[in-house]
Amino acid sequence: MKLLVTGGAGFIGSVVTRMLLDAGHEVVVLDDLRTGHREALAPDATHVDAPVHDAARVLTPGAGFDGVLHFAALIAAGESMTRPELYWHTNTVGSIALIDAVRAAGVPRLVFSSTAAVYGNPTELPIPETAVKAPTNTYGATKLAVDMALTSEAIGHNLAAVSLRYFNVAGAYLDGDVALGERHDPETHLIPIALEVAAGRREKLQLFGDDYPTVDGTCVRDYIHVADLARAHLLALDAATAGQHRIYNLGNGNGFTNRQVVDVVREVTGHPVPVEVAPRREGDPAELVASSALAREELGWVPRKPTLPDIVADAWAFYRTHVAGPR
Ligand SMILES: NC(=O)c1ccc[n+]([C@@H]2O[C@H](COP(=O)([O-])OP(=O)(O)OC[C@H]3O[C@@H](n4cnc5c(N)ncnc54)[C@H](O)[C@@H]3O)[C@@H](O)[C@H]2O)c1
Ligand SMILES: O=c1ccn([C@@H]2O[C@H](COP(=O)(O)OP(=O)(O)O[C@H]3O[C@H](CO)[C@H](O)[C@H](O)[C@H]3O)[C@@H](O)[C@H]2O)c(=O)[nH]1
Repeated sequence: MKLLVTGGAGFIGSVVTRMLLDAGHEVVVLDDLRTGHREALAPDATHVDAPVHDAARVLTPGAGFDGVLHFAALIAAGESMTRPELYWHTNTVGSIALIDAVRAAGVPRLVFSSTAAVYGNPTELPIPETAVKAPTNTYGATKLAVDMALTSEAIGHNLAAVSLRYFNVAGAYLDGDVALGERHDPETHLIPIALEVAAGRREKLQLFGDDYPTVDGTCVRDYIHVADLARAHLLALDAATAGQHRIYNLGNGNGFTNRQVVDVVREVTGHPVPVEVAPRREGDPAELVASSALAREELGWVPRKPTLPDIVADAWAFYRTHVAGPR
């Protein structure tokens, strides 16, 4: 297939691009590098340096695209509470412009990076796709709006749409000379920050809140390896069906508190990770754990690295070789 990948210079989009190319697809990456990295661009993909709002420049009716995988977005849930307009414009307005371009060009399928953040504080655990959607942060709201637009687009214009609702993505893709991992700047995610502390490059980890209604008072999240997540995209492309909007949660179904994650980082790295308790971060749901039964059943998705120590070990290997640099 000829595919457009938006956000292909980012953490997850770069891994999916690599797998699509290795599976024999032709890939064009649309990414303006606002948070991505030039080094993460696949040398055998074509890169267009433009914002997703300008997708129509690439998705012309004669260009012959078979599908779009849409990763480009701003992703920091905490920042989305203080700069909401940036998130609505980038994530929602940008996605609507992309969907307009997909329709105008007659592209048959679109796979979208949605998020566990659409659920807010869940009323059932593990969370199925049918659970109540009540985002507690603007980031989740901007993604839920796109999910709803995709449902309309599938019904109204026969698009084959798939939303993949990722839980917390971590780890790295390491295969021969290829190393693709997490390097957000500034980094906001728990595991890479804990690794920075373990490596002695940050003094301590701030734990945002220890008074949540969980076993040790810190938030619970469900971590998924980026390579397992990436494989689900290839399955989703095959499963996409005209006129349907399919939605799948992707996680391992195991919840870890933030303190438990830090313990795993200490074990895997063999280094101390000093922590200090800080105030809650605005918009954080207490507990997010996925039911991915539907993805397993309908997509045949089976994670290969479901355990947290394996996920952290790959993130650590990438951190040491590609992020830390000489001390
Ligand atoms: N990382 C997670 O744990 C997680 C969890 C759930 C959902 N997601 C979703 O997965 C997707 C990818 O996340 P990631 O962690 O790889 O993020 P990332 O920041 O590493 O990658 C995003 C990429 O999109 C590009 N980009 C952003 N806005 C753009 C725009 N308007 N036009 C063109 N390019 C743009 C950036 O330059 C970057 O290369 C996002 O949509 C995110 O919301 C991520
Ligand atoms: O320095 C830190 C960083 C994070 N946390 C805590 O660690 C947990 C996980 O936070 P992350 O920022 O790593 O991840 P989020 O759960 O906030 O969000 C991530 O997963 C979501 C889906 O669950 C979204 O899709 C989003 O893109 C992605 O950032 C939260 O309780 C957060 O408060 C800390 O205590 N200290």
